[in-house]
Amino acid sequence: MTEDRTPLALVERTVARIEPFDADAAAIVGAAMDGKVKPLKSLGRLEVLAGRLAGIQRTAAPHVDSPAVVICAADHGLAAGGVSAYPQEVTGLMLQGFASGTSAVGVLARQSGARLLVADLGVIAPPQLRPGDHPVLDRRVRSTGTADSSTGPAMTLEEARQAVAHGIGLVEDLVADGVDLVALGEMGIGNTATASALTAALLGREPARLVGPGTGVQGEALARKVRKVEEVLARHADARDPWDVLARVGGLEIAALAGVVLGCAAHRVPVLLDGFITTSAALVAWRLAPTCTHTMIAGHLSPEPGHQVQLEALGLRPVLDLGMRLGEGSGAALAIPVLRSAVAVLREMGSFADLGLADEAPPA
Ligand SMILES: O=C(O)c1ccc[n+]([C@@H]2O[C@H](COP(=O)([O-])O)[C@@H](O)[C@H]2O)c1
Ligand SMILES: Cc1cc2nc[nH]c2cc1C
Repeated sequence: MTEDRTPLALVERTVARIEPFDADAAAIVGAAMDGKVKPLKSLGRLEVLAGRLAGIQRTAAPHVDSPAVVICAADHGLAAGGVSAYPQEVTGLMLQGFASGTSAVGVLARQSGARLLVADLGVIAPPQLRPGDHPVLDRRVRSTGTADSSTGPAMTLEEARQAVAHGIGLVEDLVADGVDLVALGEMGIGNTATASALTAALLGREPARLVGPGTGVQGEALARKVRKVEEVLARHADARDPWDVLARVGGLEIAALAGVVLGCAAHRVPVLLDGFITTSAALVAWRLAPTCTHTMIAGHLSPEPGHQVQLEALGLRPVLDLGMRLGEGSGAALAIPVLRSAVAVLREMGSFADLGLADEAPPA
């Protein structure tokens, strides 16, 4: 029988592949950490993270040998409503920065030994790449970007499914290439407004509690942004299910990132969330496939007020809290060395048993 190759069929096959967290592997790692030459639990959350990686990868020998930062980018019709401190053209300009290796996340990914994968889901003015530039993958679902969700649907259901399927496809290619950890990144002027509306719709929260400055809107502009998000919610208050919410509220890059999360969950690949926008994609993935949350690790805490709300809903505690609100995957990229260090401690550190002492023996 030939395989159904529609986007929805790919999503359904992917969700059906998700296995539970391997609590046995995590427990073996926990016991091994307890036996290391140190006061019990003295490496704190580093020990917990090693166990988390083991449970997600379903092995007592977790690894971070080939990490990748996956950036999905798209424009947002909501930007026309003055919800950002910067013009829409910046989305395309930043794609050029990702391609030339000069962006913040490019620097941080290099520091973390991670490869960078950039996908265009619907950037209105994508850059002309120059010789020597890194590729930007063409996964354009709508060349005009995410439509203005305050005046109509952000995309059709079919477009939403196509974008999610693209995210899954990105992970399948990375896994085939040996990638064993994915950090999420995004780019899209106006997407903190979209992420606020999506989060409010999925969690049933008030926009005023979630909307923040994004790139730096303040005062009356911030009040206007809250009103814009309220308009979006009012227009789509009758959305029926998570797919309907995603399609009507958007955005294209958030849908693709939800697909990346689902793909990672299906392939036992730990996925590091970045800030407010990537975590809104994680919320979508969670509502499409509730068990996928076990594959997520929160890379950092963004000061965007809704981020804490999202992480609490997902039951996640961020690895870092550095006041970073750039996006691009910068916070997630920076958390990679912490995870790699957790694995290195597990692999390389000596144990009390090596010294001929009983496990966990405190000095007399
Ligand atoms: O990750 C975050 O929490 C975050 C917070 C504020 C801004 N951003 C980035 O800034 C852009 C969205 O901001 P805005 O004001 O245009 O909605 C988008 O490109 C994100 O990568 C990201
Ligand atoms: C310059 C700039 C870089 C960004 N990177 C992610 N979001 C961004 C927004 C702006 C404005």
